[in-house]
Amino acid sequence: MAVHLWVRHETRETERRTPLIPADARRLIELGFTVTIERSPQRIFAIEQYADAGAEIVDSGTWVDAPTDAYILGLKELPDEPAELAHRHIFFGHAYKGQEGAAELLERFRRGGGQLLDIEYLTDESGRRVVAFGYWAGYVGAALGVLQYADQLKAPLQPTDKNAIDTQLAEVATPPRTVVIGAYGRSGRGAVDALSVAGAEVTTWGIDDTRELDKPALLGHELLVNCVVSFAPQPPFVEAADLTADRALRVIADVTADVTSDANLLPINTAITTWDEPVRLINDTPLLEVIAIDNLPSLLPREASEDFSAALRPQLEVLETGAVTWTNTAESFARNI
Ligand SMILES: NC(=O)c1ccc[n+]([C@@H]2O[C@H](COP(=O)([O-])OP(=O)(O)OC[C@H]3O[C@@H](n4cnc5c(N)ncnc54)[C@H](O)[C@@H]3O)[C@@H](O)[C@H]2O)c1
Repeated sequence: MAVHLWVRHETRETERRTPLIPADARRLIELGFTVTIERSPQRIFAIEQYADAGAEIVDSGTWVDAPTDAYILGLKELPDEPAELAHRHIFFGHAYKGQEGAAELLERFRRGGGQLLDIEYLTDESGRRVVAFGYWAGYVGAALGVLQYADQLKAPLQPTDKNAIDTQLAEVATPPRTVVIGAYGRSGRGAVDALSVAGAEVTTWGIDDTRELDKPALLGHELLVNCVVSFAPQPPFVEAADLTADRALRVIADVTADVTSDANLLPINTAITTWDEPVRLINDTPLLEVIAIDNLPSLLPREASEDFSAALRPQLEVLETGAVTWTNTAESFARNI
């Protein structure tokens, strides 16, 4: 029987991204999938594009009555109702590390007999995540850092596109001397690309470059873009003693934004910043400001959706073939439920 994918409307009003773009919906339909798309007023792609691709179009939130064999596909949190989740859901559940609301979500799956196929746990044989939003997070995070350094960042932030960002970056007369830490990962590569559009001089540090941290070199840069994935506590990149030190560093763009974790490598900041107030003053003289927005890719909804869908679609093609990525995420659910 055809695999049935049901793409739900995202309940967060600021969430314009989608996990499946119309071109990838078309491709799956050509392969024999049944694709249902819920209407969603804020989604960056028009519903007509999905209809043209051959998808069935339904109203927002109707997934609750979808056939039980349908896979419900989304990005962010489910609405609070129904209390029992009977379907297989593919999305970011944030449910396995004791996060806020995690126990309640798992309980809903337990009661309904459904399954969470969490995209974060869709990993290959080596444990590496195969679908993530990193590149555009790094791109937009570094861009915000450059604009703040140049005193050209306007709040509140609004979803935009790459062309608009690139135009702003190209107008910065004196871009900051920048260090990108975690430069060879997904978000690090995005950051380096944005910085090259700005014409900034960039130092790229990977994991081998920070083992013995060269603090004077770090503080000699005007902008720091943090793109590392960190699981265990290690010596911080910037700490309290550095605030009053003689330094060039003025702006930190913390793409990692793991601000409440024990492994936060920027403990001078312990709270995220927002689209309304993207910048926090950490120290007055000498100046140090931080940007730590945790939903950066939502600021570039089209590019982020295209990139994400390009990585997810091949996985969806093997959804029912016993592929290791799906068995890995199913096992994560089984361990945590
Ligand atoms: N703010 C946001 O909106 C947003 C969006 C997406 C991802 N993220 C976060 O950004 C982080 C990076 O994500 P990614 O997809 O780029 O991950 P990734 O795994 O692709 O890259 C991380 C890189 O960091 C490097 N690294 C680890 N420890 C290091 C150290 N001590 N020094 C230097 N380099 C080190 C790794 O070698 C790797 O190359 C993650 O924590 C992720 O959750 C944030």
